[in-house]
Amino acid sequence: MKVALVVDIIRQEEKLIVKTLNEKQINYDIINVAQEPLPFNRALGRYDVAIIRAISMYRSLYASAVFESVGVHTINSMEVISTAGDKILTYSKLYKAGIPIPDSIISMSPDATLKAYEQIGYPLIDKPPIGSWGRMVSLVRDLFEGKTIIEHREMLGNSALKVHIVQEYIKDKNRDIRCIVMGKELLGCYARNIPANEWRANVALGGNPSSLVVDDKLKEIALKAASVINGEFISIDVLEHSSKGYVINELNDTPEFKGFMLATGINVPEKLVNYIISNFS
Ligand SMILES: Nc1ncnc2c1ncn2[C@@H]1O[C@H](COP(=O)(O)OP(=O)(O)OP(=O)(O)O)[C@@H](O)[C@H]1O
Ligand SMILES: [Mg+2]
Ligand SMILES: [Mg+2]
Repeated sequence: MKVALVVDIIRQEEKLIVKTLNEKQINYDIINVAQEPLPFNRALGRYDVAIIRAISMYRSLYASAVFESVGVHTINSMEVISTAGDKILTYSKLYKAGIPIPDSIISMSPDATLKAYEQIGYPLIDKPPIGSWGRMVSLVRDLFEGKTIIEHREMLGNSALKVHIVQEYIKDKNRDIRCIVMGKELLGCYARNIPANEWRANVALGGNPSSLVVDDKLKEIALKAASVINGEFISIDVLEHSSKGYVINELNDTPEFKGFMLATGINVPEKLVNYIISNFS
């Protein structure tokens, strides 16, 4: 079996995957798409599996497209990356499947966004459909703040960033929940506690990981959300709503798992490599 590890920037996660591939004596190449071009060429089909780990969503998406064209199994697939990489496309599939999401309105102009703010009511969350690490996820407390967000977004070059997901602010617990699914298995979940001077729980913003008892409802909603988008190795952000219970905030196709490993003690790269060995060798 031969594995391609597709990266752009090597984080601690990718270092751990490499370490595990070495320990398990798997034949692999690291392909840095920030440096190497990817040809549509049958020779690329020498790999059985490509683990797609680029930080940039478009690099991941296009790399999986090229690998899939020559029959390589990609984790995740281009279908999964294109859905999970865009929060509106994700919500579309979740909502259709009856999975609870935050009450959300999509608006595609400044005027439509002002109407969406009025309909949701303040305080509210406004975030673009693409992005990670909490960037541009905004807490809008009143009309003046909203107008500022709208103006700033209009100045950005990328059309997707001018689209707004306006949603209810779910703040009943001072935390959110992050779960990881691999194949059909829920690896686990942990809580990310919101640090002082923040309202977001991302580990990248100082969110503090702690362990969590996973009840049946959480397990069910996480597995269902992953399966609705056919996710093979994905992370799931869950918010706790006072009346609706668990609500899916988003899915991520290139899970970061430093915080998860710290809180759960579960060795994610080992699970990943074992999963690949048992399914693809
Ligand atoms: N509707 C909401 N209500 C309350 N908090 C929210 C809401 N949406 C986002 N947040 C907070 O902001 C954080 C970042 O938002 P979100 O997960 O949507 O963005 P992201 O940039 O894709 O994050 P990630 O780094 O997990 O990919 C969430 O983890 C949560 O703490
Ligand atoms: Mg995300
Ligand atoms: Mg998130």
